[in-house]
Amino acid sequence: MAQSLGRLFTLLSFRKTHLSRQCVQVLSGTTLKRTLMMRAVPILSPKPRDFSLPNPSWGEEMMRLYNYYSSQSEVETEGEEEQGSQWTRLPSYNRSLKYAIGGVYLSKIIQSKARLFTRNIKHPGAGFEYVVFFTKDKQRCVCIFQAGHLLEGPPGHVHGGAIATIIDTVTGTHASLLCAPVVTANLNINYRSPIPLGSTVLIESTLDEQEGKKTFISCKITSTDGSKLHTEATALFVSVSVSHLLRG
Ligand SMILES: CCCCCCCC/C=C\CCCCCCCC(=O)SCCNC(=O)CCNC(=O)[C@H](O)C(C)(C)COP(=O)(O)OP(=O)(O)OC[C@H]1O[C@@H](n2cnc3c(N)ncnc32)[C@H](O)[C@@H]1OP(=O)(O)O
Repeated sequence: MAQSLGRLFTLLSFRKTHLSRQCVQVLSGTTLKRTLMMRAVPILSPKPRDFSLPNPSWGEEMMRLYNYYSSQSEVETEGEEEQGSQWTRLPSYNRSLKYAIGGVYLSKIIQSKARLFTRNIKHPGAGFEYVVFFTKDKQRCVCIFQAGHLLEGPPGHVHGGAIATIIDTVTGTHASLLCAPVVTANLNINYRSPIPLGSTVLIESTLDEQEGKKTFISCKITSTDGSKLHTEATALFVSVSVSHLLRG
């Protein structure tokens, strides 16, 4: 666990430095300059809520899989041959910019009221409950997703737009791990069978190809035992500059 957090902090501090520099170049207003010059941007807020940790709304299957992948990420390999995939859990916050760049002051200016769409529903279990793990080589991600009652589309089943959202989130997170910042340029989805509301499903994301600014990722959603295919998707992410993101 400590190792995982260490890796994440390294990742986030790299992004913080990299993105902060770009953001400062983009937002060259005097107020911002003064704020940043007068006070160093803090590393990370002391205790932001990590939404990818278990909460009481997580059902038995969600917990079982969470424990399974967590145990895989705690395998001790020092001095040994690596055995199979090792997974690292990715923390998840409701203010992605704030925690990605560690910029409390910057994020206040840019997105004072903004919250990450999928982490926006306060009542635990009502919306998107999910946790993403990724492999060491970042070729694969797996997401355990439990769909809450506010995501209803067809009676008793998950809304297609909510499914698209979680696919965009998982593949987008995967692409961001490889080359942030990125935006979704294209998302193709085939809905093969409905996802029952309240159920837990597995979302597997695989890097297909990276070509210049383009990252191609494919993704499938299955039942947790893999016997039922719910959804298949392919996505294209394009690397952009921070100024592209901020200007819209
Ligand atoms: C501050 C960041 C911090 C990150 C921290 C991460 C931590 C994780 C935290 C939280 C995870 C949450 C994860 C959520 C993820 C959600 C992601 C979204 O939903 S993004 C919103 C929806 N997407 C848009 O709004 C895009 C809008 N579109 C655009 O901005 C442009 O169209 C863009 C950038 C996609 C392309 O712009 P152009 O066409 O000017 O760029 P050109 O450089 O010409 O294209 C590059 C290549 O891509 C191809 N391309 C572009 N669009 C394509 C398309 N639709 N289909 C196929 N190819 C396309 C082009 O043909 C070109 O290919 P050739 O290099 O010539 O081979």
